[in-house]
Parts: sequence; structure tokens; C-alpha cells
Amino acid sequence: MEQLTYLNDLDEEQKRAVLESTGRSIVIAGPGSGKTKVITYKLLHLLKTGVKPSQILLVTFTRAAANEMIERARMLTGTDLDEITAGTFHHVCNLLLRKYAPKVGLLPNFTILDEEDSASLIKHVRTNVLERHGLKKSFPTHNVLQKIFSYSANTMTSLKEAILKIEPKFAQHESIIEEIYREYSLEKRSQNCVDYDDLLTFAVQLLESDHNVLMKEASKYVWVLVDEFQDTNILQLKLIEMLSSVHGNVMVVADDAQSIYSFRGARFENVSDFMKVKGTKLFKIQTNYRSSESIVKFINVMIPGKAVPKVLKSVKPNGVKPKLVYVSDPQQEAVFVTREVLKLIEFGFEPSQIAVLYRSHSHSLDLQIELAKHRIDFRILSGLKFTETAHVKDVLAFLRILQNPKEKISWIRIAKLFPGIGTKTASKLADFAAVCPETDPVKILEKLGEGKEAIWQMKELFELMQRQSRIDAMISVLNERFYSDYLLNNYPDHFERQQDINRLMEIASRYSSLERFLTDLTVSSDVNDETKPKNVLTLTTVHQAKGLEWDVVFVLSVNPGDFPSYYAIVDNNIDEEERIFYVAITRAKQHLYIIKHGVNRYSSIYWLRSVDFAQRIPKKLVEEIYFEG
Ligand SMILES: Nc1ncnc2c1ncn2[C@@H]1O[C@H](COP(=O)(O)OP(=O)(O)OP(=O)(O)O)[C@@H](O)[C@H]1O
Repeated sequence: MEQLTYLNDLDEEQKRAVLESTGRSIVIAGPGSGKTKVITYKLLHLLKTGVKPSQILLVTFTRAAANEMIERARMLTGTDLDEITAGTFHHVCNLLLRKYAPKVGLLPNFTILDEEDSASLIKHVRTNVLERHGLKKSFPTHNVLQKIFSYSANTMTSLKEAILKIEPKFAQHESIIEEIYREYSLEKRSQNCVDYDDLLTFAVQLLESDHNVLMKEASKYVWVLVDEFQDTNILQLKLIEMLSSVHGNVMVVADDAQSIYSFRGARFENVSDFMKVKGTKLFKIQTNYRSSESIVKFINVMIPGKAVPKVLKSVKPNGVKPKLVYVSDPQQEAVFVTREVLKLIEFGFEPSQIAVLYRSHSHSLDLQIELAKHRIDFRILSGLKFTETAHVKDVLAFLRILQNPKEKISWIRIAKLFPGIGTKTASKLADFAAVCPETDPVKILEKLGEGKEAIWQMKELFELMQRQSRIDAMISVLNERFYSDYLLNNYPDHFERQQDINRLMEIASRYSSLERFLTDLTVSSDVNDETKPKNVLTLTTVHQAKGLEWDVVFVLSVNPGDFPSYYAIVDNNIDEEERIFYVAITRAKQHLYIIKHGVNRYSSIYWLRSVDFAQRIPKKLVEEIYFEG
């Protein structure tokens, strides 16, 4: 046993989960109990006991999480771990589909549409279909259609069911919605591109329909490790089951009480379904290393109704009781939080260690105004990601065309950057490129043979880019010859945007394959320009706060209709709201404030009172404060 000293960092429950999880296991973890540690040490233990890196599949919620775990294991083993297959489900599916693209009707150089690109394509198809039917008003927008299509894909339900779930009032349009869906699918196919949902759907289809491929892929993975299992959907569950079907060694880690993505198709029931399979071992890790004892006591009584029972133990004694604060209205709420924040800062807390959490962004508007009045700087999580900004997308569109010249969305995007080209001409150019037999953008533009100056300029740019062997050099010539001027002429904040393009070049310099670079930027979040760690207060929805922690946490507007949300209440989805509330309160290390105001925007609906979270709080566990400004 002396050779197991590397596990001494773990507590007894964690150690058992690592050592005894042979075959099929589920680790049910409490918040702040060291899920990351368990998976990292499992990985380490496997490597130390002779499992080869190439025999391991590690699936995490973000690519960054996988990289972090692997880096830690690499340091502890001193071995090169490049051969581990690791990353998000989208990443894993992408790898699989690149290998077997023709089997699902794709060419191996397919490109991936991000959410915005997919919405643009749906918009384009929607316009055509509606025109054909002479329809205009009261039809779902492309964004609603995207939600419906995505929900249907991720839950493997019919479009009809998805419509009833997302926007029942559009049920009358079912046949037109289906027509748009069919055309959207055909468009993607003819342009050799896929959206995020297709990555999962096609990978499952591939493994389900081709036994040889399934056997080959599943034989490779002697071990499958999955983090954040509570947020998986039905397709992801199928992938886990199939890829672990040959060796039967699979460990999933879940905090079922923190499953909060059902609106995206995550299936809370995956946890119980996984546990139900005969022979599955269950481990619990229940020591909370994050919060003070007073907060842990509170967390224990607020555990969501349907969660696997668990009692968290705390290691940080005592601490102050959470505060339940009553204010008269949202303005008073803002005044209270601002005063308290000022006091805490004066007391020595770093602003970056304080966060304000809410169910929906609109609940923070009064607070934003109040903070600005007091010149308190803050950041709001969930702004646009680096790769979602217009300027980064413009540059990427040029590269995407170099990779896959059939992709219409990118042609439309770049064409419109040139003077004299509007939406109509851009669409014509894209249509031409999609059907043109040429596979080189320069040749496509030559074939187009239009005398327009812009087309000539575009052709010249592609020629120059193609002459570069490095991706950062491609971006650099594009920038020097065209894009930096475009930024200067079109954006007052061109300087900041230029900085982003420079950062994009920096990232590109680490890649030798264009396909890999584009895929990483589209399917993983590790290369996104994370908000720089500034020492300011954080404002965020609970969903964006998942996995994070602060010394001080305020939870705003815990009123029926606000939190829990009105839509969840009428949809009878209170369970999920309980879990979202649980995620919120488990982010706090030392101080927790739950705020409730007297304004009930939905007071006419008397039964909303039955879902008042503040009323469920045992008063002996909190300090009650009546704030009157
Ligand atoms: N055995 C241990 N001894 C001491 N500290 C530990 C131990 N295990 C985990 N920790 C610490 O506990 C903290 C919480 O761990 P981690 O962030 O992995 O929690 P988590 O389970 O992912 O939480 P959540 O899902 O609520 O975000 C980390 O700072 C981690 O280093």
C-alpha cells in the first residue's frame, strides 16, 4: 500500500471513491466537496496502476477543466499525457466525426456553425419558406425556432413536443416549422457544415448504426471518466454508455442537486437512470471545504426535494449566520446591497471576493444604477464571449472559407464587409459558392467573373492568405491589407477591437492546423479571452455562477415570480428552481445574504405564495434583518 501515498491528499470518502470505483460507478458529490480532486486523482491512480493515456476518455463541462485536470496529473506522474482523449462532449464528437465523416454524409473538412451562425442560417431559410407561403406575422422568430430545434435534438423528442415545451402558442404552425427544419438540415448538408447539436446527434447515429465503428472506438477506451454528469442530456448519456460498453469501466461524478440546465435538454433523471443499472457502485463525497459551518447548516436544510439525500459536513467551524433581509422594493434592495458592499470593502474584503447573484439580469438593473451612483466598479459575467464578437467573427469567417468554401454564412459575412455589397449580392455570391464545383475560394471568385472591385479585392486577399503557411500570418496579412482599415472606418472603439485581433493572432500562433484552430475556437471555451481578473464586484445570474465561489454572496429578489421564476412556476418546474437556489447559496464561503422585497409583481396570483423560498427558511438558522433605508 506504500505506493499509494499519492492519495494522501484525499479524505476518506474521496479515497474510497478513487480506489473502489472499478467497473461502473457514480460519485454523488456535495457542493464544494472536491469533485475536481476526485476525478484528477482517479486519473492519476489509473496512470499509476498501468492504464495507458490512450486508453482513457475524460469528458468535462469545459475544455479548460479537462486541461487543468490533465496538467495536474501530468505534474504528479511526470508522464506525457497528450494521448488522453479529453474535453467536452462536443469536442469528443467532433474528433469522432472527423474520422468517420463520410459515414454520416459529411466531408472530413466540414465546418461547425456556432449558435449565431446557426441562427443566421435559420433566419435565411425562414424568410424563404415564409415568402413561399405568403406568411408574415405572428410566426416564431429565428431565435425561437433555434431553441425549438435544439431542444428537440438534445431531448430526442419530436418537433411537436419541443414546440409545446418552448412556445406552445406556435403549435398551429407545426407543419411550417417542420418545413423550415427540413430545409435548414438540407442547407447544412449541402454546405458541408454542422451545428453544435448535430455533433452530438451524428455521433450517436454513427455509433448506433455501425457496429464495427462502435466496437473499434469503445475498445480503445479502457476507462471513461465523466465530470458534471448531472448536466448531461439523453444523447450524452447514450454516448457514455456506448463508449464504455466494451470494457465496462466508467466513473461519472455528479452533484444531482446542482442540475440546472433542463431548458437546454439536460436530464436530471440521467443520475437515477445511471444508478439503476445493476452492478453500479455508489459513492458519496460529503465534506464541504468551501463554506463556514453556519452556511453549511443552512445548505443542508435547503437541499432540493428530489435530490439524492446527503448531509454535508463542514471543516470551517462556526462563522456568521446567513442573513435573511426584508426590503420594501427593488430600489431599497439596491440601496441595501450598495451600503453593505461599501461596509464590507471598508472592513477589508476585496471587491473581487463579493458577488451578487440573481435569477435573471433584469433583477439587477436598480442595483447597477445605485452602484454607478456610488462609483463602485463591477463586472457582469456572461457578456459576449471573445469568439462571439463581430470583429473576431469577421476574421474567422475568412479562415472558415479557406477551410470549407461551401459555407454560405461565412461568405455572406465577409462579402458584406466590402463597399458596394449588400445583403442581396452577398447572398447571391454565397449561393454561387455553395454549388460551385471549385474547392478553392480564389477559383470560385474567378468563376464568378464579376467586374466588381470588391470581388477582385476579396480574391486578392484570399490569394495572399493562401500563400502563408502559418495561421497567424494569414490573419496578419488580412489585417494589414484590409481589416484594420475596416475597423478604423466602422467602429469608434476600433482600438480595443484591434487588440482582440492581435490576441487572436497570438492564439493562432500556437496552432499548425487550421481545422484544429477553428474547431477549438468553436467548440471549446479554453481559448476564449476570459474576463481579466479585475478587483471588482461581480454581478451574475446564478447559471453563470456555477462552479465559482466568493467570500460574500448576495442573492437578490427571492420573491415568488422572480426567484423562483414566474415561468417555472406556471410550467410546474419548481424542482429545477430549488436546484438553482441551491447553486446560489452554495457559492458563499463566509457571508451569505438572501434578500426578499415586498413588491410582488405577481401578487394577483395567490397560489404563487406557496412557492416562497424565503418562507421555507428555518428562522433559527438565519439572522433576520428588516431594512428600512
Ligand atoms: N481533501 C481535501 N482537503 C482539503 N481541501 C479540499 C479537499 N478536497 C477538496 N478540497 C478543496 O475544496 C474546495 C472545493 O473543491 P471543488 O472546487 O473541487 O468543489 P466542487 O465539488 O467542484 O464544488 P461545486 O460543484 O460546488 O462548485 C477547493 O478549494 C479544493 O481544493
